[in-house]
Amino acid sequence: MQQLAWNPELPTAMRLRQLVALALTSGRPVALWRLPGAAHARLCLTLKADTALTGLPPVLEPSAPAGFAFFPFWDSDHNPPLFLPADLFFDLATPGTIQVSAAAAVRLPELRQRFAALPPTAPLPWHMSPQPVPKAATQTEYESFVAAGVAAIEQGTVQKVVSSRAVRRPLPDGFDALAAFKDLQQRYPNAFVSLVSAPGVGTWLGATPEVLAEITEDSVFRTMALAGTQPAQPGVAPAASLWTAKEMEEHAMVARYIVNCFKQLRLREYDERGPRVAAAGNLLHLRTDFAVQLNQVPFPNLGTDMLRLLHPTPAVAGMPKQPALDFLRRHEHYDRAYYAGFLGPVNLPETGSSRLFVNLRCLQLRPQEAILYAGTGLTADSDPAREWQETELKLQTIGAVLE
Ligand SMILES: C=C(O[C@@H]1C=C(C(=O)O)C=C[C@H]1O)C(=O)O
Repeated sequence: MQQLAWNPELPTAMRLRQLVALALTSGRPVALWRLPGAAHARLCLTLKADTALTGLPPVLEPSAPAGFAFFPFWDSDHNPPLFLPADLFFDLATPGTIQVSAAAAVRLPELRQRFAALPPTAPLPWHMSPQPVPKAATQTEYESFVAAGVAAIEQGTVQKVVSSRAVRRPLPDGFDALAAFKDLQQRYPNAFVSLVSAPGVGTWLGATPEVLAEITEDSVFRTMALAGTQPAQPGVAPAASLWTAKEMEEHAMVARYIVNCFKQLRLREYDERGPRVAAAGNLLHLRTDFAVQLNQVPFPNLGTDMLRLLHPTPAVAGMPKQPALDFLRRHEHYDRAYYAGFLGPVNLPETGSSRLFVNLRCLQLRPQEAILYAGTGLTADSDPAREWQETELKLQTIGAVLE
C-alpha cells in the first residue's frame, strides 16, 4: 500500500462522507468499522465490485490479501460470502492521508477527479439488497417456534438451538446511516461497530459484542464463548449478577464446543478464562475467553482452520451443529442473510492481524425501513414468552439509532 495526501483541506467527517459517496455512486463496495475500545473508525473501499465475490471464508494468514470479510449465516447465492480487497484504506486516526493499493494507484487521477466532482450535500445512495424483505414473525408465531425448539430438545433431536427473528421498523425522517454509525460508536465504546454496503448485497449496520476469531499484532489467537443473557440492573455491578442453571448450561455448551474445535486440530496449549460477566449495551452476558500464543505452537494456520470450524457456533446456531441447522431450516421461516454471519478486517491495517466478529445487534437498511434481527439460545427450560422478551431487549441495542 502506498500512502498519499488526500484533500487535506476537507474536515475529516466530510472526507469520510465523500469517500463513501465515491464508492456508492460508482457501484463499489465499502466497509466502515470501529474496533472495540478504539478511538477512530476505518474505511476500506474496493475498486472492482466483482473481486469482492469470493464465495469462500477468508484466509487469515499474513500472506492473504488485506481487506474486509463479510460472511453470511448460510452461505448461498442469495447471500454470497464477500471479501472486500482494500484498494483504498482510510484510517480516521490519520485523516490527512489515505493508503492505496497498486491497482488504485494506477487509477488515481480518475478517482481524484470523481471525488472532486461529488456534490457535498447529496444524499448517499446506499446499496440495497435485491432480495425480498424477510418475513417478520408475530409474537404468537415466534413463541410457537420457540415451543417447537423446546420440543426438539426434549425429544433429543438437539441439545440447544438458537431461534431468531426479523423485525421491520420505519426509518425516522432524515435518517442518515453515517450519523447512525457515529451514534453507535459513542453509545457502545466496547462493541465492534460496522457499516457495510455492497452492490447486490445491501447495507448493514451493527454494534456487536462477540468476537469470532482474532489474531492480534502480538500473534495471539483469540475467540470467546458468549451466551447467557439478562438485562443489566441499574446500580448493580455486572459481577454481582446472579445466573440460573439454564444460562450457565447454555453458555457451557458454547465453551465446550470451542474446546472441541481445538481438540479436532489436536491443539492443547490454549488459555481459557471464565465464565465472567460482560456488559453489552443494556445487557449482561456470560463470557469465556480463549487465547493461543501462536509463536509457541506449531499451528501456522490456526486462525483460518479455527474460523472454518467455529462458524456458526452454538451461540448463534445450536448443538449439535447439523441437527440444529436442520431444525432452523425447517422452522425459522425467514432468511437470516448476514445476521449471525461474521465480519471484520483481515491483514488490515497491519499484515498478520485479523479481527472477525459475529454479526449481531445489527440491522439491514431498506429504502424506507430497517430490518432488525435478534435471537436467543433455547434449552429444555426455555419459556417462549421470556425468549420473546429477550429478543425485544436485544433489539434495543441497534434499535436505539432509529429513535
Ligand atoms: C443471537 C444473539 O445473541 C447471542 C445469543 C445469546 C444468548 O442466547 O444468550 C447471547 C449472546 C449471543 O451469542 C443475538 O444477539 O441476536
